[in-house]
Amino acid sequence: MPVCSIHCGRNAVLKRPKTGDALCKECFFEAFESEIHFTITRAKLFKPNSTVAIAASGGKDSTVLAYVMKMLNEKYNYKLKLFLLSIDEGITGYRDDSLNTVKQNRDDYEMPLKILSYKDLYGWTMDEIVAEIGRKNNCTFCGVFRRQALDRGAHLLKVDCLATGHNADDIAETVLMNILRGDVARLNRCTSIVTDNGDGIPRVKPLKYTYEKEIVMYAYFKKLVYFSTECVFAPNAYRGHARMLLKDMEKIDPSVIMKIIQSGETLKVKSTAKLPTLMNCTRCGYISSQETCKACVLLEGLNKGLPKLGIGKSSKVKKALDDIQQNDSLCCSARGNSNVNNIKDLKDKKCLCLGSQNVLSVQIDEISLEKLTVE
Ligand SMILES: Nc1ncnc2c1ncn2[C@@H]1O[C@H](COP(=O)(O)OP(=O)(O)OP(=O)(O)O)[C@@H](O)[C@H]1O
Repeated sequence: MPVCSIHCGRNAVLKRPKTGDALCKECFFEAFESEIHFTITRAKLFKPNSTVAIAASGGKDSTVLAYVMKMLNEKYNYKLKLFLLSIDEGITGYRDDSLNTVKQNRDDYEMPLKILSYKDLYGWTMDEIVAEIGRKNNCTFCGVFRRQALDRGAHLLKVDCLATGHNADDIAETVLMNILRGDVARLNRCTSIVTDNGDGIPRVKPLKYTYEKEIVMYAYFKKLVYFSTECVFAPNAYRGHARMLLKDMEKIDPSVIMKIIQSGETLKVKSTAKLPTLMNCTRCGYISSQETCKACVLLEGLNKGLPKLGIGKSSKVKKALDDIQQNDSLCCSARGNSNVNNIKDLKDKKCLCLGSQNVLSVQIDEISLEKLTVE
């Protein structure tokens, strides 16, 4: 058994994936925690006496984040008030189980927990969305809705900032993905340790420089309770390719993760590159690069029985939304129109309300026009 390379006199029990050092458990904990403390203090992530919501999914990253944040808060007297914030996407056999883990974390770490659900926020669970759209593009819905749901939760809790468990591997993957896609706008900001959606509540990533393998080791040696099952719906395929590429490269040289992050941080986007202008969504007020934000477009598509609406090119979305609005007014005028006597007339007028699950849950062909009351 090799001795710990810190020369503490103990035997090493692991080889640090990030540095290759052979370390004992205690020296690994010390190195792991002080690197996160260093990341937090160097980037001035938290102000004393502020309130922080930890985005908690019950998975390894956010569980370790909650544990380490509590520990560092006490050890270094950050003076933070910590909350847990969870989003229930409504995925049976996945999120329901992982939320039980978060509840366990709430009790273990003595942090108040707020859970918001897609069903309450959007009227749809992910199970229902997948039933509608299939398994191909469901990650788009989930990702867009989650981002907004976390922001809404942070507002509800009135916190000063929101901390997520994104780790070094996640960020290196995102850099790779944005390069492969040629997404200059996202490449420009994906390595930022603090991001601001323009709503005044910044998001921070204290685990930005922490390797995923070390998070797993830390959770294992600390015997932390976390939920380790993959989402039951198809994982985001494109990210999966970037992940595999990164894992293959990491086998050759583990420092590749840090090098990709550093490259992303140092890259400077040409001033002539076209970057989106941020504005407020005309429907919900959320920050967006389009007149209507992605979440509103996706939701409109779901509610109007056009679930693919937000999946394609954004240039086509505006026209589709305008068409829907036009058809909606047709529909409303059709209801007050004496020439419309039956369902067929209404259908002929392309009333899109008829395609909407939420508006009409009854079989439209079986009911008379008088019963078509739409709130
Ligand atoms: N349902 C959720 N509720 C609250 N926060 C979430 C949720 N899903 C993801 N997050 C936050 O976003 C971060 C990155 O999410 P991602 O989907 O990449 O999960 P992950 O890498 O499996 O992380 P974790 O191990 O924490 O689940 C998580 O660490 C967590 O902070």
